[in-house]
Amino acid sequence: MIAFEEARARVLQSVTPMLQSEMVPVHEALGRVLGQGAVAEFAVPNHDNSAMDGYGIRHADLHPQDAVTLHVCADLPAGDRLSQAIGAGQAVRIMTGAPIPAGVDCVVMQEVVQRVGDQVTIPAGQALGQNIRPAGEDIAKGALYLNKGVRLTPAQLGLLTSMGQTSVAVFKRPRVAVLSTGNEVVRVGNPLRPGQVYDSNRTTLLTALQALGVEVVDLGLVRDDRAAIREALERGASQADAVISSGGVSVGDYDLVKAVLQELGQIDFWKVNMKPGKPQAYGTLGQARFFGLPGNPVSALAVFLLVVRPALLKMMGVAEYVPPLLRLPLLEGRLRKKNNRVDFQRGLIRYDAQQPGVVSTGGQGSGMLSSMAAADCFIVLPAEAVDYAPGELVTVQRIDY
Ligand SMILES: Nc1nc2c(c(=O)[nH]1)N[C@H]1C(S)=C(S)[C@@H](COP(=O)(O)OP(=O)(O)OC[C@H]3O[C@@H](n4cnc5c(N)ncnc54)[C@H](O)[C@@H]3O)O[C@H]1N2
Ligand code: MOO
Repeated sequence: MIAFEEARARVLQSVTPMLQSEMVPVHEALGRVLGQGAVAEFAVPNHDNSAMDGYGIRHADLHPQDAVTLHVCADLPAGDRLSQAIGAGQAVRIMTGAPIPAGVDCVVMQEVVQRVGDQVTIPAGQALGQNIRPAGEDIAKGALYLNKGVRLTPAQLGLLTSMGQTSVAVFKRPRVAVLSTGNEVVRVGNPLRPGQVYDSNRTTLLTALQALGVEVVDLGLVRDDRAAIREALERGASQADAVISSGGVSVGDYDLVKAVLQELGQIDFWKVNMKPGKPQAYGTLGQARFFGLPGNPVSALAVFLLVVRPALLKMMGVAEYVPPLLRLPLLEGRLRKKNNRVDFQRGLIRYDAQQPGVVSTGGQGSGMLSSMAAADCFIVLPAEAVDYAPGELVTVQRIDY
């Protein structure tokens, strides 16, 4: 049995990022991973421009104590530019976003001036440079504005568009194959006889992979039969970069996944000091990585989120693949455990209390998918014995699909 941290470190150490990139249209790149840093070909904004609707003036025309009246010599909507400089005693009507004409070094918002005909009266007390957004204040020409290895968000795709990009270099996506095992497991849509369960693991795993943005291969539901499991693992290994199974990794008479993996590939470890997820088989099947998740529905999804997902993120080329931890106060109930396994309890972050914090979602059995469905985080209880009372800080990892 190895510690959770060691298991995850061993898995992460053994996977390598995708090497090849491909160009895809920016509007199809949501969730894809940037294959090379994006460098600005021009500055943003590309001109000094007005931050307000108002009047562009020369600061030297102002009087220290008294208002001054200037002549409005031009009208400048956003998108237009003024070819000539403004001279002494002149002002220009200017809209938000319009380029600052030569000579203007101060913009006065229209609410504080008085306009009569082509005269505008400006009160004292305007600062040099006020309401002018300088060229390059957002992004300088030549700056690296997005780092390689980010998983592209709508804001980042908007940023690429604002920089004139129509397509973007992203890493190729790993292919990941999924199968469920178990004679008692039934494909949904069929009647359920006593002792049977519907195949929820394939749904959670396939959709979690879909949310991650990898290419998914569905190997279906396989009986607890050596030949059938062997055939499915071989099929997966020949098509995919990673193969994920659920069930059959414990010590029961029909737990055959480990045995088949041993025949076809190599087992690195199969017991981890964590709860849920003590039995889990990790290894290689030819070129593919193999993750044998436990059958219990909470255990399967928890191990996926805690161990497999960071590994797949690394394979996808994501730079920050280890999730951050938070410290939040426990808001209600006691959380206590003996000295045994690291316990990833299912919790909910609450923002509505006077102080933000975390609560347990209730029943913590490895078969209780409802408390996982209600959760948005894991409350991480360390391997040693703990007894947390309300108000104490606990370690939290947000569940991020
Ligand atoms: N003697 C021991 N027994 C068990 C141990 C142990 O250390 N010694 N560990 C327990 C723990 S912890 C877990 S977790 C499970 C893992 O067992 P398996 O991976 O072999 O899973 P199965 O036995 O096949 O199934 C467990 C449970 O999950 C249900 N299941 C399986 N597949 C699905 C699916 N696709 N969708 C929904 N539910 C599924 C299955 O019906 C069982 O109820 O072993 C413990 N036992
Ligand atoms: O380790 Mo098992 O995953 O608790 O139910």
